[in-house]
Amino acid sequence: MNDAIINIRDAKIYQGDNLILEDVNLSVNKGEFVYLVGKTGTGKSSLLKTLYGELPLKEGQATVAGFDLRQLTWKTVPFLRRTLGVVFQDFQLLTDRNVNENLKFVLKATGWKDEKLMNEKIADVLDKVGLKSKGFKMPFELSGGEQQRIDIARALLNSPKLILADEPTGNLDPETSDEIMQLLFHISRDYGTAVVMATHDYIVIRKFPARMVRTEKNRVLDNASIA
Ligand SMILES: Nc1ncnc2c1ncn2[C@@H]1O[C@H](COP(=O)(O)OP(=O)(O)OP(=O)(O)O)[C@@H](O)[C@H]1O
Repeated sequence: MNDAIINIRDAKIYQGDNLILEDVNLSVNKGEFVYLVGKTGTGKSSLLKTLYGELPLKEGQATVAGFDLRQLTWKTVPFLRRTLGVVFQDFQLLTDRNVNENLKFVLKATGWKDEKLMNEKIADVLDKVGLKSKGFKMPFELSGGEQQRIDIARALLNSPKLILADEPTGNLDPETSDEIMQLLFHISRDYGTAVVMATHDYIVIRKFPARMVRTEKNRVLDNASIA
């Protein structure tokens, strides 16, 4: 399984003592785009949280970007997070500083020190999300779609091999959703970044078809179709 960026075998996922998912077997290849669908409360976010080390994996085996989730400690979780990009529906920029400063804040928090390299990286990710000219804008000067692009730019800062996105189009109008989806597909296709995206939005899935994984009745069903 050399091409797998995620490999989960016989895992059980809990929230506290509550079993949320069992018999979880899932493999995602490098550069692959995968939708995670399923009714509300069936465990999509719990699965994503397990993948980025927020929920501990207590049973079964799983590797993410080469990290063994059973071996994670508070010391190694930050290293796992640095190899991932995480995108949320309701991500908030720091309101007291502009886009460049927001992105620099994240870089510094993840160990970057050289000003020139940081500025180059910020220009690079803003270019990738089509917002090259917006670095000096304050968050309140950005539309919802632009804020979501900045969130994707933030996720790209550490050149992730995998992006985990939890309903990234949830608050957006259809046209802006399409733009965000085009951007995520472009990142996946052109930079070889795998994307796992939880969504309820079947309109988006129909327009941008990809492999679908469904959470249902405490199980994860692979290659699901739109019911
Ligand atoms: N922090 C928590 N503590 C305890 N139980 C939780 C916690 N977060 C979620 N749960 C429970 O875990 C189950 C799965 O929730 P989860 O958020 O993973 O589902 P989801 O499929 O992502 O839902 P949605 O589509 O509404 O985001 C639910 O029964 C929920 O009540």
